[in-house]
Amino acid sequence: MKYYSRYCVKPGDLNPAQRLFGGQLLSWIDEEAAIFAGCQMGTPMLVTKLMSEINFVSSASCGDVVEFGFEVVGIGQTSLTVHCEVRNKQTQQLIVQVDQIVFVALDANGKPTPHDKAGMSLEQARIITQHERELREHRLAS
Ligand SMILES: CCCCCCCCCCCCCCCC(=O)SCCNC(=O)CCNC(=O)[C@H](O)C(C)(C)COP(=O)(O)OP(=O)(O)OC[C@H]1O[C@@H](n2cnc3c(N)ncnc32)[C@H](O)[C@@H]1OP(=O)(O)O
Repeated sequence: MKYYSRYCVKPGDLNPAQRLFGGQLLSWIDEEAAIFAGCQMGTPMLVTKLMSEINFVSSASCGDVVEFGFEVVGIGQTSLTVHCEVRNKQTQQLIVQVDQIVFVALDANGKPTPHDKAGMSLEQARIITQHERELREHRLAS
């Protein structure tokens, strides 16, 4: 699992029990996971189709830094499935786990459409993503 963005929990993110509000965390997850999936699928035109079981394992408090881990666990023709874990950056303690988040790529008419990784195995997609990353880094460095 690779960890991407980080957020610092602030007073406005808390629930009445002074813990990170679950709805706020889910909103961050949806946006971060959509960006991750959009990069994999090669399009910003995507929607969240499904979020599977969400397990709030532990809580976060004001001042904690939380970080978001994502991994592609399923590739379809128009959909891509992502597993997500959010942990406390300082303690590495797991905060929430979302088993599967399914994103669907849409065409200009809002209909499901094949994405860049359609039909690939997880291993093929991993190799291509790594290659794309290296090309991008090479471009930025030159
Ligand atoms: C260039 C790079 C830049 C990247 C930079 C990215 C930036 C990106 C920033 C975005 C940041 C904000 C992102 C916010 C994301 C929202 O907030 S989205 C808003 C909430 N979601 C919605 O409004 C979606 C509403 N639902 C729908 O519109 C329709 O259900 C959908 C999604 C179009 C699907 O329609 P449908 O009739 O079910 O379509 P169907 O052809 O049957 O299925 C399509 C695919 O979904 C799968 N599917 C359908 N139902 C299910 C199910 N229950 N379970 C699992 N899979 C299912 C199917 O298997 C199929 O997959 P494939 O087999 O083709 O792979």
